[in-house]
Amino acid sequence: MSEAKVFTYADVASHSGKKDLYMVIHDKIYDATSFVDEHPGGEEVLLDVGGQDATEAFEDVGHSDEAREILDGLLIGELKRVEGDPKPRVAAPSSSPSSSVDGGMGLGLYAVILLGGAAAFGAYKYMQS
Ligand code: HEM
Repeated sequence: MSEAKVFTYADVASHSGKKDLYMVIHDKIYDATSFVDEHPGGEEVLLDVGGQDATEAFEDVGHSDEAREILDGLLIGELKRVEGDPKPRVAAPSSSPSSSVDGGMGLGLYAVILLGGAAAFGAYKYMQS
């Protein structure tokens, strides 16, 4: 495989059309252009997240291992976050089909995500000073 290329969020955001479709999943960049027409979940959902962080959308669906293998094949690089970038998308509670039994766990997860975000922000500020 060729060397992983590094993209900023802004680079990815400029590839959001059907004929030129990048997305971020778990801080890796995927070129979904060739896959749009083949996606079993339809092209619309992919176009929706084109040029954006699709981590949550992808994970919400509970994609199979096969889907993850396809994803591997679309990998073109890694995301380099710079200040001012949107944070990785965090659960806007969506109509997920599995009614989750949400005791404690959900809150803990939010706390971890929030703390992680705060730590990252702090690190940026620290590095700037
Ligand atoms: C490039 C990234 C993606 C790849 C490679 C991919 C691949 C696949 C594959 C192979 C399936 C068939 C079921 C399975 O194997 O799990 C599938 C189903 C599905 N995908 Fe994706 N997917 C991607 C991104 C997304 C995104 C961002 C969404 C946003 C919501 C999405 C929504 C769905 C839905 C709703 C289904 C279910 C379709 C059905 O069963 O009728 N996918 N995807």
